[in-house]
Amino acid sequence: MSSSQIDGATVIWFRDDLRIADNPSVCKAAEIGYPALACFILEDCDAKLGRYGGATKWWLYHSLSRLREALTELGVPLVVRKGDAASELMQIVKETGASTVLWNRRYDPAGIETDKAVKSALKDEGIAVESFNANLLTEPWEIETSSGGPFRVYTPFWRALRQRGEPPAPTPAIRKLAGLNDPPESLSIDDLALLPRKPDWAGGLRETWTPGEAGAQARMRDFLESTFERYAAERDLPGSSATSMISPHLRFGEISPRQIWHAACHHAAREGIADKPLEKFLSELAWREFSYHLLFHFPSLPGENYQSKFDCFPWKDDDAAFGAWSMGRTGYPIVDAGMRELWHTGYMHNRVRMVVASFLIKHLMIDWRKGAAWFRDTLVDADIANNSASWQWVAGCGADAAPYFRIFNPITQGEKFDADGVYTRRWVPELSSLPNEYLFRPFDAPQNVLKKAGVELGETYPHPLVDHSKARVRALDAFHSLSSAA
Ligand SMILES: Cc1cc2nc3c(=O)[nH]c(=O)nc-3n(C[C@H](O)[C@H](O)[C@H](O)COP(=O)(O)OP(=O)(O)OC[C@H]3O[C@@H](n4cnc5c(N)ncnc54)[C@H](O)[C@@H]3O)c2cc1C
Repeated sequence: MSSSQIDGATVIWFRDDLRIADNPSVCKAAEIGYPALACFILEDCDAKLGRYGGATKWWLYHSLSRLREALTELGVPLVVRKGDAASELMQIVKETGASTVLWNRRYDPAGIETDKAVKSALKDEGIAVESFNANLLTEPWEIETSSGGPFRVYTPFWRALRQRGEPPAPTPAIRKLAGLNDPPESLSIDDLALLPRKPDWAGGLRETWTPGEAGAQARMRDFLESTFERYAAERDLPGSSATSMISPHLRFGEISPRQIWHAACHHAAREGIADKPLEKFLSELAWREFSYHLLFHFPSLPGENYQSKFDCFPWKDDDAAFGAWSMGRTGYPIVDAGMRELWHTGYMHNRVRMVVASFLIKHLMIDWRKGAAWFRDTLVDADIANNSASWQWVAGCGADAAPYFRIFNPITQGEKFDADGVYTRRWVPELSSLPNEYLFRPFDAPQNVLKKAGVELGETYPHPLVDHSKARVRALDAFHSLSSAA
């Protein structure tokens, strides 16, 4: 027992909840009143599970740095470790003589398994363990269908969630929390090797984001004050920047869905904003809840087709096509704009995510799991529940999925949702002088139009990777082959 041991110290294990306000573990530690210690463990299994990709590692570095600053202000040390969660926690507990460990729950299968094992190991040693809901409006087991099972369809799920009434009001950031003096050894955040070095590709991320709890609150305020009112009307238009862009902050728990829900409701009431944008926004937040509900009840969602008839889908192994897609060089401007936005900022507008995912799965017939893995590596909001459920939704193999035969046309999607071309011209600048008429199908433009716009297909911008109509027929044939095989 070291001299720093204090009988009854409390350990707060931070994971995807990197905030102080509305954090039940932090509140509980304050309520217990013993000296507290915060810890973060980069788990051995994180790499194997693909829990963090390149972009989320970048985010994690900055978010942890901001959390450490906030904890330091409170007087609470943050101990950073790397390794097996159970042994690292046990060691911290032994080194500090802690009697309680607190954490906020997670819902992915590997997280649940680890937490169960850690809990039972700690309890065997006589350590009290408490866990809380910090990151969902409704935990997956709290609502069920009238026949008693999990929801598989979004609309009745949302209705049931709505019927539960307002989520509990968020708790403000606590101001007093006694910290443990003389904490055990810690790695530095730099030791976790989270930042890209050679090359440092994170310039676009730095330009776009401010990770951390204060950044999340600022982003939310900015959204409510500037674009919330037009959310319902414009959320599908990538050029209008009408959505909140709160997703990476939510991913890391820098802000809670309860805080978001109440902030939106208060703002709408105070400013007399019509119901429509508020309802639409809350219903989108509920899609995230639905994804977690699905992931919890169907834990194979990240890796297996929810509808098993898709197991014999004739996916194509085409590295060249996958490479062109991922680099934004498919020859379809709206697809390329989305993939380049992703590469530069770690984010992509939801409408465009649907279009690029559909293109990969249906036009190129590449397995949705390859696309999901690319998103996991490049999105700053990469989230196991939302990413898996959304890819399965687009592929048509998920629960309540878009029917497979709904094949997004990358030309008309661009014309409809980016009619003035603002978004596409921003991300595909080599086409910026093309008139709107040909912006989404440069391959149809007459030679003189291309020349005037400075476009040379195959040189300054690629020829289309596939012909839309032929690709559509090929995808439908493959799909029908599934039905006849079933
Ligand atoms: C193929 C594909 C992959 C996706 N991968 C992810 C992912 O890894 N992480 C992620 O957070 N979202 C993912 N989404 C969902 C959605 O695109 C993003 O949540 C949204 O674009 C985030 O932008 P925003 O915060 O401005 O959203 P807003 O429109 O402002 O919505 C507010 C919040 O509601 C939730 N939300 C909104 N739309 C959806 C949706 N369709 N599904 C689930 N939740 C939603 C998000 O938490 C979002 O931050 C994916 C969608 C597709 C089609």
